[in-house]
Amino acid sequence: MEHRNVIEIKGLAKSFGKEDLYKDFNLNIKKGDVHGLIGPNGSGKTTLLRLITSLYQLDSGSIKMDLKHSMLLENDYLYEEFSGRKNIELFGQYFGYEGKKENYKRYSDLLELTEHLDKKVSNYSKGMKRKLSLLIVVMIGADIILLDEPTSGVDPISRVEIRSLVSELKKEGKTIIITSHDLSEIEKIASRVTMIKSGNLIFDKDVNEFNGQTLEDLFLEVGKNEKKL
Ligand SMILES: Nc1ncnc2c1ncn2[C@@H]1O[C@H](COP(=O)(O)OP(=O)(O)OP(=O)(O)O)[C@@H](O)[C@H]1O
Repeated sequence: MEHRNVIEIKGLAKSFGKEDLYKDFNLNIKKGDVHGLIGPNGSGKTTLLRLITSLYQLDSGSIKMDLKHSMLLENDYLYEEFSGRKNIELFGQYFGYEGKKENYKRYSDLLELTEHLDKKVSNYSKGMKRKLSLLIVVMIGADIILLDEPTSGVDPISRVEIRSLVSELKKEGKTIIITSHDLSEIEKIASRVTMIKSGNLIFDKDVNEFNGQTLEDLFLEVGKNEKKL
């Protein structure tokens, strides 16, 4: 399988006021990977996704991305007064995809959302809103899909559905970058995992390099090593 880099981050620096978050940060994302991004609160995961997608400007360094991308933001931005189906159509006009039933049914079935598409979004649960946002992001049809906390506030059944959608996208050859605080979730879904802390790269490993260690072991090891310094 082709395994070239589809994103190359070199010498990235980004500060907010006096806070230097990223200093000379380097990372590659390979085609076809489900690449998990983990790290404690405030470590820079969302900022990194925003830098990759140009929502934030870099101070210095470079980010090269050679394919079209779409991104699920941390919060849902939906038209609450309209149905799910109408949302799909409206975003379809905005993003230039066809909001036709046959195009989204396969994905909405995987998310168990199809039967709810005629309900008003204001009546949706948090998990259903998350899944509708995800469906819209997937419909854009980009080769690189960035998912910022797709399962936050989502119940276990919907988490399984979201995971099956991600597996399906991987099978279709998409590259997925996913952030989550749920380490077991990342373990189930990711082919590669990067941990960052205060803008520093702690590790960047393929899941088969874990040598039997869980992500929780690796995460806690980082904390212990820091205490020794
Ligand atoms: N627009 C901004 N203005 C000022 N500071 C910011 C801005 N965006 C991010 N930061 C700072 O950058 C740091 C990293 O934040 P970021 O949201 O990227 O972390 P995160 O790893 O996604 O955290 P969480 O797990 O809590 O979502 C934080 O200290 C945050 O305050």
